[in-house]
Amino acid sequence: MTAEPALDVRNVTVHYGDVLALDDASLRLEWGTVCGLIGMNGSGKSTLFKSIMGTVRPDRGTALIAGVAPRVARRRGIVGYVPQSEDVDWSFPLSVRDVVMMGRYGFQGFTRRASRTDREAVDRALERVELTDLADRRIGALSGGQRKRAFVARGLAQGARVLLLDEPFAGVDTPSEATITGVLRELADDGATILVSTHDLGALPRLADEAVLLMRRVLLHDSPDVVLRPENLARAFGLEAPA
Ligand SMILES: Nc1ncnc2c1ncn2[C@@H]1O[C@H](COP(=O)(O)OP(=O)(O)OP(=O)(O)O)[C@@H](O)[C@H]1O
Repeated sequence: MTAEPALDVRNVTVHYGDVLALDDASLRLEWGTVCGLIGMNGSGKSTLFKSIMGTVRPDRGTALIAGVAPRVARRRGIVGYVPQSEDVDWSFPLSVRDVVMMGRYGFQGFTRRASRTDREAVDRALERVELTDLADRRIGALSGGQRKRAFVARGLAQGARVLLLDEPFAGVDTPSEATITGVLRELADDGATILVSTHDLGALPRLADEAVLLMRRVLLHDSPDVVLRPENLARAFGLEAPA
């Protein structure tokens, strides 16, 4: 852990051609917190994640993870990312264990030979997300919730101190959601910082310590209770607040 904040996004603006996806978005997260990211479709949530990961380059602004640039944070394994399901090629012939082992690549040098420590870290991560029994199955042959858990396990095996999850609960059943929520809470209690986008507003108080309303920029960053007030949700979802 460093004295720097876990995440420091400053004035990030991103265009895709003519589309303004993020407009001067700023967000600072301290260590040891779960932050829920809320916003309507197209509000820029995935773009914010990609800017933090450095896979989308902002027109303006910067994102720092533990005080370092995204590329450096990725190389050092500080940051882990669970992408939206649509962004993953599920036909890729990898087992669940292979996917989780990818979290250890940064420890393996060029040979990619897994050490005993690597294998133990993978086993522990699989156990924590309750996928031990499915470890040798192809990733594409898992259910949506199991796939999400496999990607969470990859972040665990990596030992990422900042974890970004893009809609990990979409199409996920209640037991899988509870498993993922439990793991994220444990990680945060252990000092890691989690930014997680979700459309499941009802689950927010259980999941998150703080929440952010995004509409191309950060409209509000406060406790889940405050963010979930109807007048605040109305701003983020472009609706009139009930009288
Ligand atoms: N590769 C791209 N090329 C062009 N426009 C894009 C691209 N990716 C995203 N956009 C546009 O940028 C805006 C923000 O998209 P983004 O995917 O970040 O939103 P989101 O909040 O994650 O949405 P959702 O809740 O639907 O996943 C949208 O208007 C979207 O259509």
